[in-house]
Amino acid sequence: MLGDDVSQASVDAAKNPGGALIELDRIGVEFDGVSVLQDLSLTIHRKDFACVLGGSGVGKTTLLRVLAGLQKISYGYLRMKNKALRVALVAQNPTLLPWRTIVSNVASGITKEGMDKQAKLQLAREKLDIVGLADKYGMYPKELSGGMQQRVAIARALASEPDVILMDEPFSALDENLRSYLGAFLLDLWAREELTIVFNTHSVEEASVLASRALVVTRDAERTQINDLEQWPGAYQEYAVRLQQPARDTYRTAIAAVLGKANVLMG
Ligand SMILES: Nc1ncnc2c1ncn2[C@@H]1O[C@H](COP(=O)(O)OP(=O)(O)OP(=O)(O)O)[C@@H](O)[C@H]1O
Repeated sequence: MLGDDVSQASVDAAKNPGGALIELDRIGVEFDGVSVLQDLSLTIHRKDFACVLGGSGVGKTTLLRVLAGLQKISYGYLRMKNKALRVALVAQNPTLLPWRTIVSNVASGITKEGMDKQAKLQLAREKLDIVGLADKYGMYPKELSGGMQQRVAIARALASEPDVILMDEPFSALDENLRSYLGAFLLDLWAREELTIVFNTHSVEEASVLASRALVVTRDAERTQINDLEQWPGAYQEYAVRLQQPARDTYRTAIAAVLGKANVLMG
Protein backbone atom coordinates (compact mmCIF):
# COMPACT_ATOMS: atom_id res chain seq x y z
CA MET A 1 0.00 0.00 0.00
CA LEU A 2 1.42 3.34 -0.95
CA GLY A 3 1.17 5.71 1.93
CA ASP A 4 2.19 9.03 0.44
CA ASP A 5 2.99 10.95 -2.72
CA VAL A 6 6.71 10.37 -2.42
CA SER A 7 6.43 6.58 -2.56
CA GLN A 8 3.92 6.83 -5.44
CA ALA A 9 6.32 9.12 -7.29
CA SER A 10 9.21 6.71 -6.84
CA VAL A 11 7.12 3.79 -8.11
CA ASP A 12 6.09 5.86 -11.15
CA ALA A 13 9.70 6.84 -11.79
CA ALA A 14 10.80 3.20 -11.63
CA LYS A 15 8.05 2.14 -14.03
CA ASN A 16 8.71 5.03 -16.42
CA PRO A 17 12.41 5.77 -16.50
CA GLY A 18 11.81 8.09 -19.46
CA GLY A 19 9.99 10.58 -17.20
CA ALA A 20 6.75 12.47 -17.71
CA LEU A 21 6.63 14.85 -20.69
CA ILE A 22 2.99 15.93 -20.70
CA GLU A 23 0.47 15.56 -17.94
CA LEU A 24 -3.26 16.15 -18.14
CA ASP A 25 -4.77 16.51 -14.71
CA ARG A 26 -8.56 16.17 -14.59
CA ILE A 27 -9.07 18.27 -17.68
CA GLY A 28 -12.31 19.02 -19.48
CA VAL A 29 -13.20 20.42 -22.90
CA GLU A 30 -16.56 21.96 -23.68
CA PHE A 31 -17.87 23.23 -26.99
CA ASP A 32 -20.70 25.74 -26.54
CA GLY A 33 -21.54 24.25 -23.16
CA VAL A 34 -21.46 20.65 -24.44
CA SER A 35 -18.89 18.47 -22.72
CA VAL A 36 -16.61 16.46 -24.96
CA LEU A 37 -13.86 15.53 -22.51
CA GLN A 38 -14.70 15.36 -18.82
CA ASP A 39 -12.41 15.01 -15.87
CA LEU A 40 -9.73 13.20 -17.87
CA SER A 41 -6.23 12.50 -16.57
CA LEU A 42 -3.33 11.13 -18.58
CA THR A 43 0.46 11.22 -18.43
CA ILE A 44 2.64 10.80 -21.51
CA HIS A 45 6.14 9.54 -20.72
CA ARG A 46 9.27 9.83 -22.79
CA LYS A 47 9.62 6.93 -25.23
CA ASP A 48 5.95 5.93 -24.95
CA PHE A 49 4.34 4.56 -28.05
CA ALA A 50 0.85 5.20 -26.73
CA CYS A 51 -2.02 4.03 -28.94
CA VAL A 52 -5.37 5.58 -28.12
CA LEU A 53 -8.43 3.49 -28.96
CA GLY A 54 -12.08 4.33 -28.55
CA GLY A 55 -15.38 4.55 -30.37
CA SER A 56 -16.21 7.21 -32.92
CA GLY A 57 -16.91 10.58 -31.33
CA VAL A 58 -15.51 9.67 -27.92
CA GLY A 59 -13.01 12.53 -28.12
CA LYS A 60 -9.72 11.06 -29.40
CA THR A 61 -9.01 13.87 -31.86
CA THR A 62 -9.94 16.47 -29.26
CA LEU A 63 -7.52 14.80 -26.85
CA LEU A 64 -4.69 15.00 -29.42
CA ARG A 65 -5.50 18.65 -30.08
CA VAL A 66 -5.28 19.35 -26.35
CA LEU A 67 -1.89 17.60 -26.20
CA ALA A 68 -0.78 19.64 -29.23
CA GLY A 69 -1.80 22.88 -27.55
CA LEU A 70 -4.32 23.55 -30.34
CA GLN A 71 -7.41 23.08 -28.19
CA LYS A 72 -8.00 25.14 -25.06
CA ILE A 73 -9.11 23.22 -22.01
CA SER A 74 -12.20 24.42 -20.15
CA TYR A 75 -10.89 23.29 -16.77
CA GLY A 76 -8.12 21.24 -15.18
CA TYR A 77 -4.37 21.45 -15.69
CA LEU A 78 -2.05 20.70 -18.57
CA ARG A 79 1.58 20.43 -17.49
CA MET A 80 4.50 20.16 -19.87
CA LYS A 81 7.94 19.04 -18.76
CA ASN A 82 9.28 22.41 -19.82
CA LYS A 83 8.16 25.45 -21.74
CA ALA A 84 10.33 24.59 -24.73
CA LEU A 85 8.69 21.17 -25.21
CA ARG A 86 8.00 20.67 -28.91
CA VAL A 87 5.01 18.77 -30.22
CA ALA A 88 4.27 17.80 -33.84
CA LEU A 89 0.96 16.62 -35.25
CA VAL A 90 0.54 14.18 -38.16
CA ALA A 91 -3.01 14.20 -39.52
CA GLN A 92 -5.01 11.43 -41.16
CA ASN A 93 -4.31 12.88 -44.61
CA PRO A 94 -0.89 14.25 -45.43
CA THR A 95 -1.53 17.94 -46.03
CA LEU A 96 1.45 18.64 -48.27
CA LEU A 97 1.83 21.78 -50.36
CA PRO A 98 1.34 20.56 -53.95
CA TRP A 99 3.43 23.31 -55.56
CA ARG A 100 6.48 22.55 -53.45
CA THR A 101 8.99 19.75 -53.85
CA ILE A 102 9.13 17.05 -51.22
CA VAL A 103 12.30 18.42 -49.65
CA SER A 104 10.80 21.90 -49.53
CA ASN A 105 7.65 20.52 -47.89
CA VAL A 106 9.77 18.89 -45.20
CA ALA A 107 11.88 22.03 -44.74
CA SER A 108 8.66 23.97 -44.10
CA GLY A 109 8.27 21.94 -40.88
CA ILE A 110 11.51 23.27 -39.41
CA THR A 111 10.76 25.65 -36.58
CA LYS A 112 14.27 26.26 -35.29
CA GLU A 113 15.17 29.94 -35.49
CA GLY A 114 18.32 31.27 -37.09
CA MET A 115 18.78 28.51 -39.68
CA ASP A 116 19.47 29.62 -43.23
CA LYS A 117 17.72 28.07 -46.21
CA GLN A 118 20.61 25.74 -47.11
CA ALA A 119 20.84 24.38 -43.56
CA LYS A 120 17.07 23.80 -43.55
CA LEU A 121 17.22 21.91 -46.83
CA GLN A 122 20.09 19.81 -45.52
CA LEU A 123 18.12 18.91 -42.37
CA ALA A 124 15.05 18.15 -44.53
CA ARG A 125 17.14 15.77 -46.68
CA GLU A 126 18.36 14.01 -43.55
CA LYS A 127 14.78 13.49 -42.38
CA LEU A 128 13.75 12.19 -45.81
CA ASP A 129 16.65 9.73 -45.61
CA ILE A 130 15.33 8.50 -42.27
CA VAL A 131 11.90 7.74 -43.75
CA GLY A 132 13.47 5.98 -46.73
CA LEU A 133 12.79 8.63 -49.39
CA ALA A 134 16.35 9.65 -50.19
CA ASP A 135 15.73 9.33 -53.92
CA LYS A 136 12.62 11.54 -53.92
CA TYR A 137 13.91 14.94 -52.75
CA GLY A 138 13.02 16.84 -55.93
CA MET A 139 9.67 15.24 -56.66
CA TYR A 140 6.25 16.80 -56.09
CA PRO A 141 3.55 15.30 -53.83
CA LYS A 142 1.34 14.19 -56.73
CA GLU A 143 4.22 12.08 -58.09
CA LEU A 144 4.26 9.96 -54.90
CA SER A 145 1.98 7.18 -53.66
CA GLY A 146 -0.31 7.78 -50.67
CA GLY A 147 2.02 5.84 -48.38
CA MET A 148 5.04 7.83 -49.56
CA GLN A 149 3.15 11.08 -49.03
CA GLN A 150 2.37 10.02 -45.48
CA ARG A 151 6.08 9.27 -44.96
CA VAL A 152 6.83 12.82 -46.16
CA ALA A 153 4.36 14.10 -43.55
CA ILE A 154 6.21 12.04 -40.92
CA ALA A 155 9.55 13.47 -42.14
CA ARG A 156 8.10 16.98 -41.87
CA ALA A 157 7.02 16.23 -38.29
CA LEU A 158 10.51 14.87 -37.51
CA ALA A 159 12.05 18.05 -38.99
CA SER A 160 10.66 20.10 -36.14
CA GLU A 161 12.68 17.79 -33.84
CA PRO A 162 9.68 17.25 -31.60
CA ASP A 163 9.72 15.80 -28.12
CA VAL A 164 6.33 14.24 -28.81
CA ILE A 165 4.72 13.23 -32.13
CA LEU A 166 0.94 13.08 -32.16
CA MET A 167 -0.64 11.01 -34.94
CA ASP A 168 -4.35 11.07 -35.66
CA GLU A 169 -5.27 7.83 -37.45
CA PRO A 170 -2.38 8.45 -39.82
CA PHE A 171 -2.77 5.28 -41.88
CA SER A 172 -6.53 4.85 -41.88
CA ALA A 173 -6.99 6.15 -45.42
CA LEU A 174 -4.54 3.59 -46.80
CA ASP A 175 -5.10 0.02 -47.91
CA GLU A 176 -4.40 -2.90 -45.59
CA ASN A 177 -0.95 -3.84 -46.98
CA LEU A 178 0.35 -0.32 -46.93
CA ARG A 179 -1.01 0.16 -43.48
CA SER A 180 0.86 -2.89 -42.15
CA TYR A 181 4.00 -1.80 -43.93
CA LEU A 182 3.87 1.74 -42.52
CA GLY A 183 3.04 0.38 -39.06
CA ALA A 184 6.19 -1.75 -39.18
CA PHE A 185 8.12 1.18 -40.55
CA LEU A 186 6.94 3.49 -37.75
CA LEU A 187 7.69 0.91 -35.07
CA ASP A 188 11.22 0.62 -36.38
CA LEU A 189 11.59 4.41 -36.52
CA TRP A 190 10.28 4.75 -32.97
CA ALA A 191 12.87 2.27 -31.68
CA ARG A 192 15.74 3.69 -33.73
CA GLU A 193 15.12 7.38 -33.04
CA GLU A 194 13.81 6.90 -29.48
CA LEU A 195 10.65 8.82 -30.32
CA THR A 196 7.66 9.51 -28.11
CA ILE A 197 4.43 8.90 -30.00
CA VAL A 198 0.73 9.23 -29.23
CA PHE A 199 -1.22 7.47 -31.98
CA ASN A 200 -5.01 7.51 -32.39
CA THR A 201 -6.54 4.49 -34.06
CA HIS A 202 -9.84 2.66 -34.41
CA SER A 203 -8.02 -0.60 -34.91
CA VAL A 204 -7.36 -2.79 -31.90
CA GLU A 205 -5.18 -4.93 -34.17
CA GLU A 206 -3.03 -1.97 -35.06
CA ALA A 207 -2.74 -0.91 -31.42
CA SER A 208 -1.88 -4.41 -30.27
CA VAL A 209 1.04 -4.45 -32.68
CA LEU A 210 2.35 -0.92 -32.28
CA ALA A 211 1.70 0.17 -28.74
CA SER A 212 4.06 0.13 -25.83
CA ARG A 213 0.92 1.35 -24.04
CA ALA A 214 -2.54 0.83 -25.46
CA LEU A 215 -5.17 3.11 -23.99
CA VAL A 216 -8.93 2.91 -24.30
CA VAL A 217 -11.08 6.04 -24.06
CA THR A 218 -14.64 5.65 -22.82
CA ARG A 219 -17.16 8.10 -21.50
CA ASP A 220 -20.29 8.17 -19.43
CA ALA A 221 -22.43 11.07 -18.28
CA GLU A 222 -19.84 12.31 -15.80
CA ARG A 223 -16.39 11.30 -16.91
CA THR A 224 -14.17 10.53 -19.83
CA GLN A 225 -11.94 7.70 -18.77
CA ILE A 226 -8.71 6.54 -20.29
CA ASN A 227 -7.49 3.14 -19.17
CA ASP A 228 -4.73 0.75 -20.07
CA LEU A 229 -6.15 -1.88 -22.39
CA GLU A 230 -4.69 -4.70 -20.29
CA GLN A 231 -6.94 -3.62 -17.45
CA TRP A 232 -9.99 -3.28 -19.62
CA PRO A 233 -12.60 -6.01 -19.32
CA GLY A 234 -14.87 -7.16 -22.11
CA ALA A 235 -14.50 -6.75 -25.81
CA TYR A 236 -10.87 -5.70 -25.81
CA GLN A 237 -9.66 -8.45 -23.50
CA GLU A 238 -8.77 -10.99 -26.18
CA TYR A 239 -6.47 -8.44 -27.80
CA ALA A 240 -4.80 -7.59 -24.52
CA VAL A 241 -3.13 -10.99 -24.64
CA ARG A 242 -1.24 -9.89 -27.72
CA LEU A 243 0.27 -7.01 -25.85
CA GLN A 244 2.10 -9.40 -23.60
CA GLN A 245 5.78 -9.23 -24.22
CA PRO A 246 6.55 -12.62 -25.83
CA ALA A 247 3.88 -12.09 -28.50
CA ARG A 248 5.06 -8.58 -29.22
CA ASP A 249 8.68 -9.69 -29.45
CA THR A 250 7.74 -12.43 -31.89
CA TYR A 251 5.88 -9.93 -34.02
CA ARG A 252 8.72 -7.44 -33.89
CA THR A 253 11.23 -10.09 -34.89
CA ALA A 254 9.08 -10.83 -37.94
CA ILE A 255 8.87 -7.14 -38.80
CA ALA A 256 12.57 -6.69 -38.20
CA ALA A 257 13.35 -9.56 -40.54
CA VAL A 258 11.31 -7.84 -43.24
CA LEU A 259 13.06 -4.57 -42.66
CA GLY A 260 16.45 -6.21 -42.20
CA LYS A 261 17.04 -4.47 -38.92
CA ALA A 262 16.53 -7.15 -36.29
CA ASN A 263 19.27 -5.80 -34.08
CA VAL A 264 17.63 -2.36 -33.88
CA LEU A 265 14.18 -3.57 -32.98
CA MET A 266 15.24 -6.14 -30.48
CA GLY A 267 18.04 -4.10 -28.95
N1 LIG B 1 -14.93 22.37 -32.84
C1 LIG B 1 -15.96 21.65 -32.38
N2 LIG B 1 -17.14 22.22 -32.08
C2 LIG B 1 -18.18 21.50 -31.60
N3 LIG B 1 -18.13 20.16 -31.38
C3 LIG B 1 -16.98 19.54 -31.65
C4 LIG B 1 -15.82 20.23 -32.17
N4 LIG B 1 -14.82 19.35 -32.34
C5 LIG B 1 -15.31 18.15 -31.95
N5 LIG B 1 -16.60 18.27 -31.54
C6 LIG B 1 -17.46 17.17 -31.04
O1 LIG B 1 -16.71 16.53 -30.03
C7 LIG B 1 -16.96 15.11 -30.04
C8 LIG B 1 -15.65 14.37 -30.10
O2 LIG B 1 -15.05 14.59 -31.38
P1 LIG B 1 -13.63 13.97 -31.75
O3 LIG B 1 -13.38 14.31 -33.17
O4 LIG B 1 -12.64 14.38 -30.75
O5 LIG B 1 -13.93 12.42 -31.59
P2 LIG B 1 -13.09 11.16 -32.10
O6 LIG B 1 -13.06 10.16 -31.00
O7 LIG B 1 -11.77 11.60 -32.65
O8 LIG B 1 -14.01 10.63 -33.29
P3 LIG B 1 -13.61 9.78 -34.60
O9 LIG B 1 -13.01 8.51 -34.09
O10 LIG B 1 -14.93 9.56 -35.27
O11 LIG B 1 -12.65 10.60 -35.40
C9 LIG B 1 -17.89 14.86 -31.22
O12 LIG B 1 -19.20 14.75 -30.73
C10 LIG B 1 -17.72 16.09 -32.07
O13 LIG B 1 -18.90 16.38 -32.78
